[in-house]
Amino acid sequence: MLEVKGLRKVYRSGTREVEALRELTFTVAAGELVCLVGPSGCGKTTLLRCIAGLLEPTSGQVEVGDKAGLAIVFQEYGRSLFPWLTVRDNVDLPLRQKKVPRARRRQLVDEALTAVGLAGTESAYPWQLSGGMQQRVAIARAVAYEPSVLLMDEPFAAVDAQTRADLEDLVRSLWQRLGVTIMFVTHDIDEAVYLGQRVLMLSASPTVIQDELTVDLPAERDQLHTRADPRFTALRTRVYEQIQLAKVRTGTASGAAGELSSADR
Ligand SMILES: Nc1ncnc2c1ncn2[C@@H]1O[C@H](COP(=O)(O)OP(=O)(O)OP(=O)(O)O)[C@@H](O)[C@H]1O
Repeated sequence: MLEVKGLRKVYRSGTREVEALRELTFTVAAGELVCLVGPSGCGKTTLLRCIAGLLEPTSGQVEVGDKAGLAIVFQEYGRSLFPWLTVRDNVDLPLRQKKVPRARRRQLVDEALTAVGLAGTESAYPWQLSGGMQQRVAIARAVAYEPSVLLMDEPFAAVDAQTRADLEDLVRSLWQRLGVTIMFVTHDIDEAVYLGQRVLMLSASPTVIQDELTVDLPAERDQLHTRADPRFTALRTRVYEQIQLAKVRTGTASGAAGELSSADR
């Protein structure tokens, strides 16, 4: 389970202050798959970094149970894999750091690579693989770690549409099989509705939760039928409208988004 309470983040550099997150409060239940969607620059990455403990919040709290049980898949697979390590060693590295015994490590790596459809590529180097395959390696690395919470930061933004659809289905099947809690951040409304059990919509920066939606689509989803379902269309329309509203609100506000005037401080 993941709990975020009153999270606020203000970036300070010199005399300039940017309030990226104003007040975020939400809970992701154990085993839930929640998508976060919001306009560009709304603070999605800031939020994930605060949750992962990579960034200190200005105020508020994040509770993830065991921080060691957290894994992240980033957007830029090219930068998250080590080019000088083979696929096996890339997936194995966090397990070594976690001091998992050798035989168990071997088993976890094999299982994870099989689960993402990459059995047989163990001795290849990341740069010998396509972008979609590299992102599968990054997912395998996260899965092999056996996290209780998996954070995914726009993980499919850099792959082509067909690969993206395959990877979305891969995430849903891994989630159903492993029972892991997933927080999936995306700017793609259709992706959020297709993947999530719930969608949290973020406002533009300074960010609050603008709206929340339960995705009451059947648990068994497939790219063809789910996306053609009238309910899917209704849900995506609702998310789209909220995101548009978020943009309009910012457009009418004075000053740049999130920029604090002295009166606000
Ligand atoms: N290190 C920093 N110093 C100052 N301001 C920052 C810093 N990092 C982010 N910001 C600002 O905080 C706000 C949120 O940025 P963030 O990268 O978290 O948004 P995002 O939703 O992930 O963006 P995108 O959708 O474009 O990837 C933006 O206004 C950004 O300019």
